[in-house]
Amino acid sequence: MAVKQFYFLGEDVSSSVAVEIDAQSDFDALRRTVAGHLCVVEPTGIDFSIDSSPLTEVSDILSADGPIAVTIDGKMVREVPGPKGYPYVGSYYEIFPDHLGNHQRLFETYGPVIKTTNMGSTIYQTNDPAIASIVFSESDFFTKKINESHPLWGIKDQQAGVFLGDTEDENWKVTHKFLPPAFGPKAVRHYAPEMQKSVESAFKVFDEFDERGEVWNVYQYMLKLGSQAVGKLVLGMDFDHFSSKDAPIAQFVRLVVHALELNKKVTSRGSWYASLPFGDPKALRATRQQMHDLIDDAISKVVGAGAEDLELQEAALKASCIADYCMRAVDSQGEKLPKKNLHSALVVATGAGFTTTSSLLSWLIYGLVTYPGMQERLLQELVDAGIDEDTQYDADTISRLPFLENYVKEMQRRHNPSFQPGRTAKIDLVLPGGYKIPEGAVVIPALHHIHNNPALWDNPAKFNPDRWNTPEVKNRHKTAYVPFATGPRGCIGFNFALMEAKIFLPKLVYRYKFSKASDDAVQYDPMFQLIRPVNLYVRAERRVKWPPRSEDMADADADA
Ligand code: HEM
Repeated sequence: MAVKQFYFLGEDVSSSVAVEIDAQSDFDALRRTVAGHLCVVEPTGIDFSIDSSPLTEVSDILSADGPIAVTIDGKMVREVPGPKGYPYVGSYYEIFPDHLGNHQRLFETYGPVIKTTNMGSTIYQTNDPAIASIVFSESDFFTKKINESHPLWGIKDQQAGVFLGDTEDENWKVTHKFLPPAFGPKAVRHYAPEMQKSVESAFKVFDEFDERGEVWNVYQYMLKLGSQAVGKLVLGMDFDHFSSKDAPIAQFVRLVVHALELNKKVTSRGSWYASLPFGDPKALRATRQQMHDLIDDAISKVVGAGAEDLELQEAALKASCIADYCMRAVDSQGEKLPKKNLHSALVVATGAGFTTTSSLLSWLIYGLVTYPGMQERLLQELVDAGIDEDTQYDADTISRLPFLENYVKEMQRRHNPSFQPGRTAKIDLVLPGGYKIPEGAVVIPALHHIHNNPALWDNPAKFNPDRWNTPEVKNRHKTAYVPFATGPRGCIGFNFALMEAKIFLPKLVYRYKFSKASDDAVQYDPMFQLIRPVNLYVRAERRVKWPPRSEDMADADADA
């Protein structure tokens, strides 16, 4: 064993760290040993030099006389770049209101990892899939720990475990054992008929709008529809959103939406703001309490309370809704989801379920009225697959609709509702590219910017569902497309969301012809936890005619 001194090129030599080197090890093993001592996340990027001369063999290192300089991916280790900002407000006015456009500009200016400080809260973001992949893995380097700089700080709830709790907290482990089986592919399939009923229940209202020749706000009605479905399937509750076109949005839904608006305001202003005893922070605390009171009432009405207990997988297939599942599912040790977690976990699953899906559904309709030819291609595919008003959708029906699949994928690339899943550095560390990240820093794989990164996607601003058939996209980096995040804290509801979108959209397209009601540019809401279009109005006209099947058209052409 020999002891050698290593330091990051560009830093003072006095910062050198002594590392024992095994003379028998190969070069990669040596890099791993040095990486461990210097907290470099990806050892393969390490290069060594002394007085600018590269050291490329173990023997070079052993014979080096003096401290050895380390670079990462050919670069000096350095602070993450970003705009300098102004006193007190930091980069706030450089980011808001158009945070998507402005972050895109910052990535173009500063590169794949950027740092911004808003009113005292510092955030790191990346649009690089390799770095995102590291950040998403729960590891010695990163974990989901919601601290003052984290975007979910204002609504943190350890008892909920999922979404709003820290991975290293016991509550996440227990809720994450119980909830995912209820969202597995088979479990979700048994909810398909109920999903179909939800969208069909909305037809009465959309028909009425059509009969009156009126336009409607897409997000408002997709919020009603998305929450109607999630309310039924998660809580067994009928929010009664489509009894008439003016039916009010259920109080629980309004509270969740309000809490997300307040949280985005509170967390975009720095941690000091969250603890104010008045204004938005106070309103946020009161809103959360009201949500919990309402859920208590809903749970007390779910049948599961008195029904037979079942093993996790069986419960997932037999439960009437997720709340029913949560009360009946028993793990291999005979344990149930503890009561203290049940209420918070269900509030979160409901909120996470409808806020996201209603935004996605809104963008899916936006695409119909914005991107030429999409509506016609979707409709033609339905006709060609023999689908009509009476079709009962199931997983098999959906598998016969490849264009729908590509359309939904492309929408989640170009207009994904979620954009800021944050993870926290467990120690001071160095990322690929040489970026220094301090312990406790929140790093966000910026989903919108990964999905629209020109280094990964050909002409990313172009909405093009056909790109999903190209080898280039099929062979992409595994983290270049992560609409539901990835890793242990990724979305557990993705099967549910996709099944819902792939039932709702074709049902709507088959029945209505959508057109945009005004020429106004569609805006997203910058002060919301998710990306949703706020001012999109459409006219949905009941179809009276459908195109012939492509096959029949081809035969007719051949005959002519
Ligand atoms: C378009 C629809 C959806 C999108 C884009 C989406 C996106 C995401 C993302 C990005 C995360 C990670 C959050 C983070 O790391 O901070 C997440 C987590 C989660 N999602 Fe979804 N989601 C969707 C639908 C749903 C649905 C329908 C449900 C349930 C009904 C659901 C339940 C959850 C839960 C419980 C978590 C937390 C998992 C954990 O903490 O371990 N999501 N989702």
